[in-house]
Amino acid sequence: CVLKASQKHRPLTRLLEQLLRNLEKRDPNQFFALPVNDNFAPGYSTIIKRPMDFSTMKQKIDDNEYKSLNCFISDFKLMCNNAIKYNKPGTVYHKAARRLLHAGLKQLTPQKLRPLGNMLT
Ligand SMILES: COc1ccc(C(=O)NC2CCC2)cc1-c1cc(C(C)=O)n2cccnc12
Repeated sequence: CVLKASQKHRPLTRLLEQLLRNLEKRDPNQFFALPVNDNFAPGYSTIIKRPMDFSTMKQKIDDNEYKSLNCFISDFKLMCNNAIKYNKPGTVYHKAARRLLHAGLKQLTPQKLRPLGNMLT
């Protein structure tokens, strides 16, 4: 079938979808899969001004909201830092966020990204 212009697989879209899948693998408990719910995290929406989660990032990819790789990486860092800020050190969420941030940024270094093609330049 003929792809409409809106469905054309843009290189950046393909790259971000691939990176997102790799980042999600680092969240086996799916603590970051969906928006944090105030019912499970008392006061969350008053403490965290800009919530972020993997499902929101996926939607932003599909809506072509990311104009660059750096915007995508900023949302990933925001998501992890929200959890580091809200959850006390020593909690399962604080530890999971530190681990995810560290592992995720290692996947997003130029050395790791260069093989994915010069679409980043
Ligand atoms: C989408 O968010 C979630 C989804 C599921 C779970 C979950 O399964 N928690 C079980 C582990 C002990 C209960 C936790 C969370 C969760 C993430 C977070 C984050 C990311 O801060 N959080 C903070 C306080 C309480 N719950 C959570």
